[in-house]
Amino acid sequence: MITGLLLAGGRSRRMGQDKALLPVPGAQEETFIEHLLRLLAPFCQELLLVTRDVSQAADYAKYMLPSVRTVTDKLPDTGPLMGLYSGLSAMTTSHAFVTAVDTPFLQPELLAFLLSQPLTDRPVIPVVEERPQVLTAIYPRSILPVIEQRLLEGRRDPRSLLDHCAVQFVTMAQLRTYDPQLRSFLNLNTPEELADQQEKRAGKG
Ligand SMILES: Nc1nc2c(ncn2[C@@H]2O[C@H](COP(=O)(O)OP(=O)(O)OP(=O)(O)O)[C@@H](O)[C@H]2O)c(=O)[nH]1
Repeated sequence: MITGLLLAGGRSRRMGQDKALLPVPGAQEETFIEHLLRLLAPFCQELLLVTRDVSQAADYAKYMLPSVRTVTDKLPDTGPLMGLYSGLSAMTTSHAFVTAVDTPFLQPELLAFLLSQPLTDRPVIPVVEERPQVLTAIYPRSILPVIEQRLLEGRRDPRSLLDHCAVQFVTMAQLRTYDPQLRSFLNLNTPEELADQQEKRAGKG
């Protein structure tokens, strides 16, 4: 049993407009948030959207699927680590697949592969170019006390967990089998990155 956690509580400062509501390059009718929720739904027994506060949750209400529950951060504006904490605290399953609202190219084949890994007390973290992809990963609920400690230290990034728990890493070679271009890990933070992807998608007709 797995919960899908979609973290959407950021401020999109670099993008200059809400990343969740951008149209997916190559699928202009669908926003990032709609696309990711639709993609996650068949894989997850429970689906939670983690927003920073009730006002943001209300902004997203019309993009929700009936099966999605919206939760809010225990403390807003404290980063993705708080989003992870709030989502894991609210879910009813033992493990969650976590993804970010600014990674619209998550590939279902890669997601299925990650979800086929044994679920233990160790997070399952893909590694791309030696960088752990902590926002496209699986976390056990049992990691909550470790997160709590990091939050108390003022940490905001889930990477801060990695020195404090055993991890099951997934190698780039394994990932490439299911997503040859590793597009699942491409996050769009700036208007330039978005325009670049729009151009590439348009080029594909
Ligand atoms: N729930 C929750 N999610 C967050 C928070 N901060 C960032 N996120 C999400 O984490 C992912 C990565 O966020 P970032 O790109 O680091 O930050 P951002 O605030 O979205 O963008 P910038 O303002 O440009 O840094 C996105 O899906 C964000 O929506 C937070 O405080 N709470």
